[in-house]
Amino acid sequence: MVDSATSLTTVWAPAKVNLYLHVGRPLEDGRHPLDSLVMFADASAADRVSVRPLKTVTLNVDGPNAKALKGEKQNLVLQAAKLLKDAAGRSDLGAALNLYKELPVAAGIGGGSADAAATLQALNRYWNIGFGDEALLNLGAELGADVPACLRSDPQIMRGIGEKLTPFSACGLPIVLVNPAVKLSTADVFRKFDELGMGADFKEREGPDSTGGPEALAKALEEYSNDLEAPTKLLCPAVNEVLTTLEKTEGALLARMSGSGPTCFAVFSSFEAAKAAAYVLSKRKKKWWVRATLLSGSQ
Ligand SMILES: C[C@](O)(CO)[C@H](O)COP(=O)(O)OP(=O)(O)OC[C@H]1O[C@@H](n2ccc(N)nc2=O)[C@H](O)[C@@H]1O
Ligand SMILES: Nc1ncnc2c1ncn2[C@@H]1O[C@H](COP(=O)(O)OP(=O)(O)OP(=O)(O)O)[C@@H](O)[C@H]1O
Repeated sequence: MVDSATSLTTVWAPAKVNLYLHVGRPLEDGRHPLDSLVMFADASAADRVSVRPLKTVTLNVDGPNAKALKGEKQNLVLQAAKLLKDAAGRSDLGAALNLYKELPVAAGIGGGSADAAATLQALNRYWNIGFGDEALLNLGAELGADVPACLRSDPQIMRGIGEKLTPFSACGLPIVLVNPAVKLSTADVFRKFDELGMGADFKEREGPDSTGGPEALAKALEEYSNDLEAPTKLLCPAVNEVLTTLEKTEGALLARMSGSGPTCFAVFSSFEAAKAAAYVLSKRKKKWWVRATLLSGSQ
């Protein structure tokens, strides 16, 4: 979106949610084959990247979770800006970037990847570089396994190490996201997964039947899992409490962890039901980050 009065370019960077996540044994480079259904939140669970004119590239971070990035030497927003400039061969370009950090950091909902994707899109437009979708997807893959999926931001089955994307037809899905205010490194979770010797029975599966509404999809998702839940629970026992609480929440159809955690989610039959549940949870658990959001369906 471009505000014509201030010429401010802003791009939303919504949370990524893994509805299921199957993981195989590590490949030679240490990364893991994945099979996952990912969907993206609406503006109620999203960061924002904004661009203003400036001669050099600078970054300011504000918003409720800005503190978690204090001292971060390699903010993915700046990494994305540099990669785009280099790829375009335009060392002369500048921009004052602002990241509004709403999403918890190191949380399993791809906040950094979403920010990188939003930066590539905002600056490609702002600097008139004119890279097409394919070029941006290739650049995104250099920044992180989740960045290509974030660039597309519609429901997708993610395979390979995260780069093989297939559009998935799904309805909008009302959920509540809960993070217990604990940071967890994705690399540590995969390391624990390997220590436990998991992943031997990995195989890519057909996606769930998604022809019905939220209730039917939640039911179909019961047959799928997040294979990282076991290693994450060992590293971050708070996930047990989050999942138990979500399972007991009125109206919750399914409770599960997203990505490498520790953020978990519950699916509801309507956005109103999700909002009511989020209200009750945020009153009871003041330290938790709780958001009701509607995962976007297919266009
Ligand atoms: C697990 C997921 O959350 C599922 O959506 C993501 O694929 C992780 O995506 P991401 O955070 O963008 O991942 P990266 O920043 O590329 O990698 C973080 C860490 O996870 C490991 N990693 C990542 C993806 C993958 N398929 N196998 C891995 O073992 C990487 O080796 C690295 O140690
Ligand atoms: N803009 C950013 N937002 C969040 N983290 C960032 C950012 N830039 C760099 N990072 C670094 O990336 C690490 C991973 O952050 P992120 O919030 O993307 O994790 P995540 O939610 O677990 O992602 P995923 O689900 O893709 O594994 C952080 O610990 C931080 O050091």
